[in-house]
Amino acid sequence: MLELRDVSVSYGKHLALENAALKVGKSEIVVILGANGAGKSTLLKAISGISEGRVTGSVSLGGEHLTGLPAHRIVEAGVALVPEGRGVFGELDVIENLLLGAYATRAQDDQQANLDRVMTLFPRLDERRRQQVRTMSGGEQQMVAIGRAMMSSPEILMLDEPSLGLSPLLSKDLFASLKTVRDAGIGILLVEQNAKASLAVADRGYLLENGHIVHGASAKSLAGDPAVQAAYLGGKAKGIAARPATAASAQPAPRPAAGPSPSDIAAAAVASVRSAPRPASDALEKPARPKQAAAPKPAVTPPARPARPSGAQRSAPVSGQVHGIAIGDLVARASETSRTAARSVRAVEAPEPVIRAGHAAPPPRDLPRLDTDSRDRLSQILTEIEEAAARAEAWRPSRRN
Ligand SMILES: Nc1ncnc2c1ncn2[C@@H]1O[C@H](COP(=O)(O)OP(=O)(O)OP(=O)(O)O)[C@@H](O)[C@H]1O
Repeated sequence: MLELRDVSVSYGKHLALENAALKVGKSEIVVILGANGAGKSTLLKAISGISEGRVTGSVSLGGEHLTGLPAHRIVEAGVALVPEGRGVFGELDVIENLLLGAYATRAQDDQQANLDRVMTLFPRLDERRRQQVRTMSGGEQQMVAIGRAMMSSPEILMLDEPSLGLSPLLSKDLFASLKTVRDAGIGILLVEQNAKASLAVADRGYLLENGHIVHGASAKSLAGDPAVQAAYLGGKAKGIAARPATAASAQPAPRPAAGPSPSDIAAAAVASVRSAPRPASDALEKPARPKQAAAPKPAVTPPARPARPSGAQRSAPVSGQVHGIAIGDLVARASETSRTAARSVRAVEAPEPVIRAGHAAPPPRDLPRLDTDSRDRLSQILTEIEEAAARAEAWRPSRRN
Protein backbone atom coordinates (compact mmCIF):
# COMPACT_ATOMS: atom_id res chain seq x y z
CA MET A 1 0.00 0.00 0.00
CA LEU A 2 1.15 3.53 -0.81
CA GLU A 3 0.73 5.79 2.17
CA LEU A 4 1.30 9.51 2.58
CA ARG A 5 1.41 11.18 5.96
CA ASP A 6 1.72 14.91 6.55
CA VAL A 7 3.27 15.54 3.17
CA SER A 8 3.90 19.20 2.50
CA VAL A 9 5.58 20.81 -0.50
CA SER A 10 6.77 24.38 -0.70
CA TYR A 11 8.21 26.26 -3.62
CA GLY A 12 10.21 28.95 -1.90
CA LYS A 13 7.70 30.64 0.38
CA HIS A 14 4.72 29.23 -1.47
CA LEU A 15 3.20 26.27 0.34
CA ALA A 16 1.61 24.34 -2.54
CA LEU A 17 0.65 21.26 -0.51
CA GLU A 18 0.06 21.07 3.22
CA ASN A 19 -0.10 17.98 5.41
CA ALA A 20 -1.50 15.72 2.74
CA ALA A 21 -2.46 12.25 3.89
CA LEU A 22 -3.79 9.49 1.68
CA LYS A 23 -3.62 5.80 0.95
CA VAL A 24 -3.72 3.76 -2.22
CA GLY A 25 -4.15 0.03 -1.83
CA LYS A 26 -3.39 -2.84 -4.16
CA SER A 27 -6.04 -3.24 -6.84
CA GLU A 28 -7.79 0.05 -6.26
CA ILE A 29 -8.18 3.19 -8.30
CA VAL A 30 -7.98 6.36 -6.27
CA VAL A 31 -8.67 9.68 -7.91
CA ILE A 32 -7.58 13.13 -6.78
CA LEU A 33 -9.96 15.82 -7.94
CA GLY A 34 -9.03 19.46 -7.84
CA ALA A 35 -9.12 22.68 -9.79
CA ASN A 36 -6.20 24.16 -11.67
CA GLY A 37 -3.39 25.00 -9.29
CA ALA A 38 -4.85 22.97 -6.40
CA GLY A 39 -1.60 21.02 -6.04
CA LYS A 40 -2.40 17.77 -7.86
CA SER A 41 0.79 17.57 -9.92
CA THR A 42 2.77 18.76 -6.91
CA LEU A 43 1.43 15.78 -4.97
CA LEU A 44 2.36 13.25 -7.66
CA LYS A 45 5.80 14.77 -8.17
CA ALA A 46 6.47 14.65 -4.44
CA ILE A 47 5.62 10.95 -4.36
CA SER A 48 7.77 10.15 -7.37
CA GLY A 49 10.83 12.10 -6.21
CA ILE A 50 10.85 14.69 -8.97
CA SER A 51 9.50 17.67 -7.06
CA GLU A 52 11.19 21.00 -7.69
CA GLY A 53 9.98 22.10 -4.25
CA ARG A 54 10.92 21.23 -0.69
CA VAL A 55 9.12 18.08 0.38
CA THR A 56 8.50 17.13 4.01
CA GLY A 57 6.46 14.36 5.59
CA SER A 58 6.37 10.66 4.90
CA VAL A 59 5.77 8.65 1.71
CA SER A 60 5.98 4.88 2.04
CA LEU A 61 5.18 1.84 -0.04
CA GLY A 62 4.50 -1.39 1.82
CA GLY A 63 6.23 0.10 4.85
CA GLU A 64 9.36 1.08 2.90
CA HIS A 65 10.12 4.76 3.24
CA LEU A 66 10.46 6.54 -0.07
CA THR A 67 10.74 10.11 1.17
CA GLY A 68 13.90 11.77 -0.10
CA LEU A 69 14.91 8.92 -2.41
CA PRO A 70 15.96 9.78 -5.96
CA ALA A 71 13.37 9.15 -8.68
CA HIS A 72 14.99 5.98 -10.07
CA ARG A 73 14.97 4.38 -6.60
CA ILE A 74 11.28 5.15 -6.27
CA VAL A 75 10.59 3.47 -9.63
CA GLU A 76 12.71 0.58 -8.42
CA ALA A 77 10.57 0.37 -5.29
CA GLY A 78 7.46 0.02 -7.46
CA VAL A 79 5.95 3.46 -8.06
CA ALA A 80 5.71 4.66 -11.68
CA LEU A 81 4.44 8.01 -12.92
CA VAL A 82 2.82 8.82 -16.25
CA PRO A 83 3.45 12.57 -16.28
CA GLU A 84 1.15 15.24 -17.58
CA GLY A 85 1.99 15.72 -21.26
CA ARG A 86 3.03 12.05 -21.50
CA GLY A 87 6.77 12.55 -21.92
CA VAL A 88 7.07 10.06 -24.75
CA PHE A 89 10.05 10.05 -27.12
CA GLY A 90 8.58 11.11 -30.44
CA GLU A 91 11.54 10.11 -32.59
CA LEU A 92 11.53 6.57 -31.23
CA ASP A 93 9.03 3.92 -32.19
CA VAL A 94 6.52 2.21 -29.93
CA ILE A 95 8.69 -0.73 -28.92
CA GLU A 96 11.70 1.50 -28.23
CA ASN A 97 9.58 3.71 -26.00
CA LEU A 98 8.18 0.75 -24.13
CA LEU A 99 11.57 -0.85 -23.56
CA LEU A 100 12.86 2.39 -22.08
CA GLY A 101 10.37 1.81 -19.30
CA ALA A 102 11.86 -1.58 -18.53
CA TYR A 103 15.21 -0.34 -17.23
CA ALA A 104 14.33 -0.92 -13.56
CA THR A 105 16.07 -3.96 -12.13
CA ARG A 106 12.76 -5.11 -10.68
CA ALA A 107 11.34 -5.29 -14.21
CA GLN A 108 14.15 -6.86 -16.19
CA ASP A 109 13.24 -10.49 -15.61
CA ASP A 110 9.67 -9.81 -16.60
CA GLN A 111 10.36 -7.72 -19.67
CA GLN A 112 8.70 -10.02 -22.18
CA ALA A 113 5.73 -10.73 -19.90
CA ASN A 114 5.25 -7.02 -19.31
CA LEU A 115 5.47 -6.28 -23.03
CA ASP A 116 2.86 -8.92 -23.73
CA ARG A 117 0.65 -7.49 -21.04
CA VAL A 118 0.91 -3.98 -22.52
CA MET A 119 0.12 -5.27 -25.98
CA THR A 120 -2.90 -7.11 -24.66
CA LEU A 121 -4.05 -4.02 -22.84
CA PHE A 122 -3.55 -1.79 -25.87
CA PRO A 123 -3.94 -3.85 -29.08
CA ARG A 124 -3.52 -0.64 -31.05
CA LEU A 125 0.12 -0.53 -29.94
CA ASP A 126 0.59 -4.11 -31.02
CA GLU A 127 -0.57 -3.12 -34.50
CA ARG A 128 1.88 -0.23 -34.61
CA ARG A 129 4.97 -1.61 -32.95
CA ARG A 130 7.39 0.14 -35.29
CA GLN A 131 5.50 3.39 -35.80
CA GLN A 132 7.38 6.52 -34.81
CA VAL A 133 5.53 7.84 -31.78
CA ARG A 134 5.40 11.46 -32.89
CA THR A 135 3.23 10.39 -35.82
CA MET A 136 0.64 8.80 -33.54
CA SER A 137 -2.59 10.32 -32.30
CA GLY A 138 -2.85 11.83 -28.82
CA GLY A 139 -4.75 8.83 -27.53
CA GLU A 140 -2.19 6.41 -28.95
CA GLN A 141 0.65 8.41 -27.44
CA GLN A 142 -1.11 8.25 -24.09
CA MET A 143 -1.26 4.46 -24.47
CA VAL A 144 2.49 4.46 -25.11
CA ALA A 145 3.08 6.55 -21.99
CA ILE A 146 0.97 4.25 -19.83
CA GLY A 147 2.50 1.19 -21.43
CA ARG A 148 5.99 2.47 -20.74
CA ALA A 149 5.15 2.98 -17.05
CA MET A 150 3.67 -0.53 -16.95
CA MET A 151 6.94 -1.91 -18.26
CA SER A 152 8.58 -1.10 -14.91
CA SER A 153 6.35 -3.68 -13.14
CA PRO A 154 4.83 -1.08 -10.84
CA GLU A 155 2.83 -1.81 -7.74
CA ILE A 156 1.42 1.68 -7.94
CA LEU A 157 0.79 3.48 -11.21
CA MET A 158 0.26 7.24 -10.99
CA LEU A 159 -1.25 9.19 -13.85
CA ASP A 160 -1.35 12.96 -14.16
CA GLU A 161 -4.33 14.11 -16.24
CA PRO A 162 -4.27 11.18 -18.67
CA SER A 163 -7.45 12.32 -20.43
CA LEU A 164 -6.08 15.77 -21.24
CA GLY A 165 -6.56 16.49 -24.93
CA LEU A 166 -8.43 13.26 -25.62
CA SER A 167 -11.89 13.07 -27.13
CA PRO A 168 -14.68 11.87 -24.80
CA LEU A 169 -14.71 8.53 -26.61
CA LEU A 170 -10.96 8.02 -26.28
CA SER A 171 -11.11 9.11 -22.63
CA LYS A 172 -13.74 6.48 -22.01
CA ASP A 173 -11.52 3.80 -23.55
CA LEU A 174 -8.60 5.03 -21.54
CA PHE A 175 -10.47 4.88 -18.24
CA ALA A 176 -11.76 1.42 -19.14
CA SER A 177 -8.17 0.26 -19.67
CA LEU A 178 -7.28 1.57 -16.20
CA LYS A 179 -9.83 -0.83 -14.77
CA THR A 180 -8.00 -3.66 -16.53
CA VAL A 181 -4.72 -2.48 -14.99
CA ARG A 182 -6.32 -2.38 -11.56
CA ASP A 183 -7.78 -5.82 -12.01
CA ALA A 184 -4.25 -7.07 -12.68
CA GLY A 185 -3.42 -6.12 -9.07
CA ILE A 186 -1.90 -2.69 -9.59
CA GLY A 187 -2.95 0.28 -7.45
CA ILE A 188 -3.69 3.43 -9.42
CA LEU A 189 -3.44 7.00 -8.21
CA LEU A 190 -5.10 9.19 -10.76
CA VAL A 191 -5.11 12.97 -10.94
CA GLU A 192 -7.94 14.22 -13.09
CA GLN A 193 -10.12 17.17 -13.95
CA ASN A 194 -12.51 14.91 -15.79
CA ALA A 195 -14.40 14.14 -12.61
CA LYS A 196 -17.28 12.27 -14.18
CA ALA A 197 -15.19 9.77 -16.12
CA SER A 198 -12.66 9.25 -13.37
CA LEU A 199 -15.23 8.78 -10.60
CA ALA A 200 -16.98 6.25 -12.81
CA VAL A 201 -13.96 3.94 -12.70
CA ALA A 202 -12.44 4.88 -9.34
CA ASP A 203 -12.95 3.09 -6.05
CA ARG A 204 -12.19 6.07 -3.86
CA GLY A 205 -11.39 9.73 -4.27
CA TYR A 206 -10.01 12.76 -2.50
CA LEU A 207 -10.78 16.41 -3.05
CA LEU A 208 -7.78 18.69 -3.15
CA GLU A 209 -8.43 22.39 -2.67
CA ASN A 210 -5.72 25.01 -2.42
CA GLY A 211 -3.10 22.50 -1.34
CA HIS A 212 -5.31 20.76 1.21
CA ILE A 213 -7.02 17.41 1.02
CA VAL A 214 -10.41 18.52 2.22
CA HIS A 215 -12.40 15.36 1.80
CA GLY A 216 -12.02 11.70 1.00
CA ALA A 217 -14.72 9.13 0.36
CA SER A 218 -15.80 6.30 -1.89
CA ALA A 219 -16.09 7.28 -5.55
CA LYS A 220 -19.77 6.43 -5.43
CA SER A 221 -20.45 8.75 -2.54
CA LEU A 222 -18.38 11.54 -4.12
CA ALA A 223 -20.24 11.18 -7.41
CA GLY A 224 -23.55 11.51 -5.55
CA ASP A 225 -22.43 14.40 -3.35
CA PRO A 226 -24.23 17.62 -4.37
CA ALA A 227 -21.24 19.74 -3.40
CA VAL A 228 -18.93 17.63 -5.54
CA GLN A 229 -21.44 17.75 -8.35
CA ALA A 230 -21.54 21.53 -8.11
CA ALA A 231 -17.77 21.93 -7.98
CA TYR A 232 -16.61 19.23 -10.36
CA LEU A 233 -19.53 17.77 -12.25
CA GLY A 234 -21.30 20.91 -13.41
CA GLY A 235 -24.32 20.25 -11.21
CA LYS A 236 -26.29 22.60 -9.00
CA ALA A 237 -25.93 22.67 -5.24
CA LYS A 238 -26.49 25.09 -2.42
CA GLY A 239 -22.96 25.19 -1.07
CA ILE A 240 -20.50 22.77 0.40
CA ALA A 241 -21.18 21.31 3.81
CA ALA A 242 -18.47 20.38 6.26
CA ARG A 243 -18.28 16.68 6.95
CA PRO A 244 -16.46 14.42 9.33
CA ALA A 245 -13.18 12.73 8.42
CA THR A 246 -13.35 9.17 7.19
CA ALA A 247 -10.70 6.50 7.13
CA ALA A 248 -10.25 7.24 3.48
CA SER A 249 -9.77 10.94 4.01
CA ALA A 250 -7.10 10.44 6.67
CA GLN A 251 -7.95 13.49 8.73
CA PRO A 252 -8.85 15.99 6.07
CA ALA A 253 -8.97 19.66 6.88
CA PRO A 254 -12.46 21.00 7.49
CA ARG A 255 -14.30 22.06 4.40
CA PRO A 256 -15.77 25.52 4.09
CA ALA A 257 -19.19 25.85 5.66
CA ALA A 258 -22.25 26.42 3.55
CA GLY A 259 -22.78 30.06 2.77
CA PRO A 260 -23.84 32.68 0.30
CA SER A 261 -22.04 33.15 -2.98
CA PRO A 262 -19.34 35.83 -3.34
CA SER A 263 -21.75 37.96 -5.29
CA ASP A 264 -24.32 37.69 -2.48
CA ILE A 265 -21.71 38.89 -0.02
CA ALA A 266 -20.63 41.71 -2.28
CA ALA A 267 -24.18 42.73 -3.05
CA ALA A 268 -25.12 42.77 0.61
CA ALA A 269 -22.01 44.70 1.56
CA VAL A 270 -22.46 47.22 -1.21
CA ALA A 271 -26.12 47.72 -0.42
CA SER A 272 -25.56 48.11 3.30
CA VAL A 273 -22.90 50.76 2.87
CA ARG A 274 -24.07 52.57 -0.24
CA SER A 275 -27.57 52.96 1.11
CA ALA A 276 -26.08 55.00 3.95
CA PRO A 277 -26.48 58.76 3.51
CA ARG A 278 -23.20 60.34 2.53
CA PRO A 279 -21.84 62.81 5.05
CA ALA A 280 -21.71 66.49 4.23
CA SER A 281 -17.95 66.40 4.30
CA ASP A 282 -17.81 64.17 1.26
CA ALA A 283 -14.17 63.58 0.41
CA LEU A 284 -14.70 63.98 -3.31
CA GLU A 285 -15.93 67.50 -2.75
CA LYS A 286 -12.95 68.44 -0.67
CA PRO A 287 -10.34 70.66 -2.29
CA ALA A 288 -7.20 68.80 -3.21
CA ARG A 289 -4.25 69.12 -0.93
CA PRO A 290 -1.21 70.74 -2.47
CA LYS A 291 1.63 68.35 -3.22
CA GLN A 292 4.00 69.77 -0.60
CA ALA A 293 1.46 69.12 2.10
CA ALA A 294 1.57 65.45 1.27
CA ALA A 295 4.88 64.70 2.95
CA PRO A 296 5.49 61.03 3.73
CA LYS A 297 3.83 60.14 6.94
CA PRO A 298 5.46 58.16 9.70
CA ALA A 299 4.12 54.67 10.17
CA VAL A 300 1.95 55.63 13.08
CA THR A 301 -1.32 53.89 13.71
CA PRO A 302 -4.08 56.47 13.42
CA PRO A 303 -7.02 56.15 15.78
CA ALA A 304 -9.38 53.48 14.53
CA ARG A 305 -12.27 54.98 12.62
CA PRO A 306 -15.44 52.97 12.49
CA ALA A 307 -16.27 52.35 8.84
CA ARG A 308 -19.37 50.56 9.93
CA PRO A 309 -22.75 52.09 9.17
CA SER A 310 -25.24 52.54 11.95
CA GLY A 311 -27.78 49.86 12.75
CA ALA A 312 -30.44 51.53 10.62
CA GLN A 313 -28.02 51.91 7.73
CA ARG A 314 -27.07 48.29 7.97
CA SER A 315 -30.35 47.08 6.54
CA ALA A 316 -28.81 45.00 3.75
CA PRO A 317 -31.41 43.73 1.32
CA VAL A 318 -29.95 40.20 1.18
CA SER A 319 -29.81 39.18 4.82
CA GLY A 320 -27.74 41.73 6.71
CA GLN A 321 -25.46 38.94 7.93
CA VAL A 322 -22.87 36.63 6.43
CA HIS A 323 -21.93 33.59 8.47
CA GLY A 324 -23.47 35.34 11.48
CA ILE A 325 -21.32 38.45 11.03
CA ALA A 326 -23.05 41.73 10.36
CA ILE A 327 -22.27 43.02 6.88
CA GLY A 328 -21.11 46.31 8.39
CA ASP A 329 -18.61 44.45 10.59
CA LEU A 330 -17.39 42.53 7.60
CA VAL A 331 -16.82 45.69 5.63
CA ALA A 332 -15.21 47.42 8.59
CA ARG A 333 -12.75 44.56 8.85
CA ALA A 334 -11.94 44.79 5.16
CA SER A 335 -11.47 48.50 5.47
CA GLU A 336 -9.20 48.16 8.50
CA THR A 337 -7.13 45.52 6.74
CA SER A 338 -6.74 47.80 3.78
CA ARG A 339 -5.82 50.74 5.99
CA THR A 340 -3.18 48.66 7.77
CA ALA A 341 -1.75 47.63 4.41
CA ALA A 342 -1.77 51.24 3.29
CA ARG A 343 0.20 52.27 6.36
CA SER A 344 2.84 49.63 5.84
CA VAL A 345 3.21 50.51 2.17
CA ARG A 346 3.43 54.20 2.95
CA ALA A 347 6.13 53.51 5.50
CA VAL A 348 8.31 52.06 2.75
CA GLU A 349 7.46 54.29 -0.18
CA ALA A 350 4.98 57.08 -0.33
CA PRO A 351 4.57 58.38 -3.88
CA GLU A 352 1.98 61.09 -3.79
CA PRO A 353 -0.30 61.82 -6.71
CA VAL A 354 0.58 64.96 -8.62
CA ILE A 355 -2.27 67.36 -8.03
CA ARG A 356 -2.72 70.42 -10.17
CA ALA A 357 -4.02 73.49 -8.40
CA GLY A 358 -7.77 73.79 -8.55
CA HIS A 359 -8.34 70.15 -9.48
CA ALA A 360 -9.71 67.51 -7.22
CA ALA A 361 -7.39 64.59 -6.68
CA PRO A 362 -8.34 61.71 -8.94
CA PRO A 363 -8.97 58.53 -7.03
CA PRO A 364 -5.71 56.57 -7.34
CA ARG A 365 -5.94 53.01 -8.71
CA ASP A 366 -3.51 51.48 -6.24
CA LEU A 367 -5.61 51.11 -3.12
CA PRO A 368 -2.93 50.55 -0.49
CA ARG A 369 -1.27 53.85 -1.38
CA LEU A 370 -4.44 55.87 -0.90
CA ASP A 371 -4.65 58.55 1.66
CA THR A 372 -8.23 59.60 1.04
CA ASP A 373 -11.24 59.71 3.21
CA SER A 374 -12.10 56.29 4.61
CA ARG A 375 -15.51 56.33 2.94
CA ASP A 376 -13.86 56.67 -0.45
CA ARG A 377 -11.50 53.91 0.45
CA LEU A 378 -14.42 51.79 1.51
CA SER A 379 -16.22 52.51 -1.71
CA GLN A 380 -13.21 51.37 -3.69
CA ILE A 381 -12.86 48.25 -1.57
CA LEU A 382 -16.46 47.46 -2.33
CA THR A 383 -15.86 47.97 -6.03
CA GLU A 384 -12.99 45.53 -5.75
CA ILE A 385 -15.22 43.07 -3.92
CA GLU A 386 -17.81 43.43 -6.68
CA GLU A 387 -15.18 42.87 -9.35
CA ALA A 388 -13.79 39.86 -7.51
CA ALA A 389 -17.31 38.49 -7.13
CA ALA A 390 -17.94 38.99 -10.82
CA ARG A 391 -14.73 37.13 -11.62
CA ALA A 392 -15.71 34.35 -9.20
CA GLU A 393 -19.14 34.17 -10.80
CA ALA A 394 -17.59 34.05 -14.27
CA TRP A 395 -15.39 31.15 -13.23
CA ARG A 396 -17.22 27.88 -13.42
CA PRO A 397 -15.80 24.38 -13.74
CA SER A 398 -16.31 23.05 -17.22
CA ARG A 399 -19.81 21.71 -17.76
CA ARG A 400 -18.71 19.38 -20.48
CA ASN A 401 -18.70 16.59 -17.91
N1 LIG B 1 8.19 24.44 -9.87
C1 LIG B 1 7.36 25.30 -9.30
N2 LIG B 1 7.82 26.45 -8.78
C2 LIG B 1 6.99 27.32 -8.17
N3 LIG B 1 5.67 27.13 -8.01
C3 LIG B 1 5.16 26.01 -8.50
C4 LIG B 1 5.96 25.04 -9.18
N4 LIG B 1 5.18 24.01 -9.55
C5 LIG B 1 3.93 24.34 -9.15
N5 LIG B 1 3.92 25.53 -8.53
C6 LIG B 1 2.76 26.20 -7.93
O1 LIG B 1 2.15 25.32 -7.03
C7 LIG B 1 0.73 25.38 -7.12
C8 LIG B 1 0.17 24.01 -7.44
O2 LIG B 1 0.60 23.66 -8.75
P1 LIG B 1 0.26 22.25 -9.40
O3 LIG B 1 0.94 22.19 -10.71
O4 LIG B 1 0.56 21.19 -8.42
O5 LIG B 1 -1.31 22.38 -9.57
P2 LIG B 1 -2.32 21.38 -10.29
O6 LIG B 1 -3.42 21.12 -9.32
O7 LIG B 1 -1.60 20.21 -10.83
O8 LIG B 1 -2.85 22.30 -11.46
P3 LIG B 1 -3.22 21.93 -12.98
O9 LIG B 1 -4.49 21.15 -12.92
O10 LIG B 1 -3.42 23.28 -13.59
O11 LIG B 1 -2.08 21.17 -13.57
C9 LIG B 1 0.44 26.42 -8.16
O12 LIG B 1 0.19 27.63 -7.51
C10 LIG B 1 1.70 26.50 -8.98
O13 LIG B 1 1.89 27.78 -9.52
